[in-house]
Amino acid sequence: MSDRITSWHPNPSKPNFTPPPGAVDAHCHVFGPMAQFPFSPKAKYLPEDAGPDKLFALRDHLGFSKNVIVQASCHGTDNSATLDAIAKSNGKARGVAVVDPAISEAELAALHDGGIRGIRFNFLKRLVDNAPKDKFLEVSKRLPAGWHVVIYFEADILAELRPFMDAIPVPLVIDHMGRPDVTQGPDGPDMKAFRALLDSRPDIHFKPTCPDRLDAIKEGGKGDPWNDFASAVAPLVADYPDRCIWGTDWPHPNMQDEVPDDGHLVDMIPRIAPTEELQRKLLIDNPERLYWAD
Ligand SMILES: O=C(O)/C=C(\CC(=O)C(=O)O)C(=O)O
Repeated sequence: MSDRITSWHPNPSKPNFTPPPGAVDAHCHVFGPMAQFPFSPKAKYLPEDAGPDKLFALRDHLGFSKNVIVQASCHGTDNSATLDAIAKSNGKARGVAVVDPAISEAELAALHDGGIRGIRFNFLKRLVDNAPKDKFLEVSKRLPAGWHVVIYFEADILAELRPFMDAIPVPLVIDHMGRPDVTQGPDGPDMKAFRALLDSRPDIHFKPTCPDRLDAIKEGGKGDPWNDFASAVAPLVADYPDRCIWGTDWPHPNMQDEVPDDGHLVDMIPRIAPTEELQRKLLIDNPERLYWAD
């Protein structure tokens, strides 16, 4: 019996919503294949293989044109699997790496050549052992031109992280809005604190993503069709239309107990971005500006 987890739907439905031509799935991962790209010895989860062939087949099934592949914590700071998937995408993928803060200029340049356009700081204690803010800040000051920093944290440490985020000299992209409690609604304390962060700098972007995580039954939410998520998030997209990018989060790390249907995730898009203009900004303009500026 394999102790490796499968956290993605075997047969996702076809969404009712058709993404516009050029739409970007701007938050997804690849896992392995492990035989070629072993997982980190520090990995907090051991997934089954979910390689570029499956990712690109899902992209086509859902009607997207491009992917931004975000290094998953199970691969640590070895970005080989992410780089391999980008290389196999025929120019249809870019990426976000996780690096050792001591990384050299030459190694950063090589990542840029491999399609990387940002680095990720993960502050979830269930995913990483440590997150040295001082070392993260140092490397954020010497990134290749045009890069940004992706940050993943939970709402209860947003205030603590503010001075750190304020000091980062490049644009920020906040994964899953910093995981607000969507049952609080659009005007709850978590969303208010997140809006204050967005209002503090014009170069902070966010991903209105992961209803399956933020409105999960096991997290106290109501589950698919994630109505609390839609109610809490739509006003945020409406108020910050030039600052948001969207993603499936496939293969949905750690969601093996409540696996989302990717077709249903895509059908959340018109509920949080109800006009063609908002959908174009969310799915094309904003991710193109961050990941395909060159
Ligand atoms: O996939 C996500 O965005 C969320 C994750 C996994 C993750 O970030 C990682 O493994 O790097 C999570 O909450 O477990």
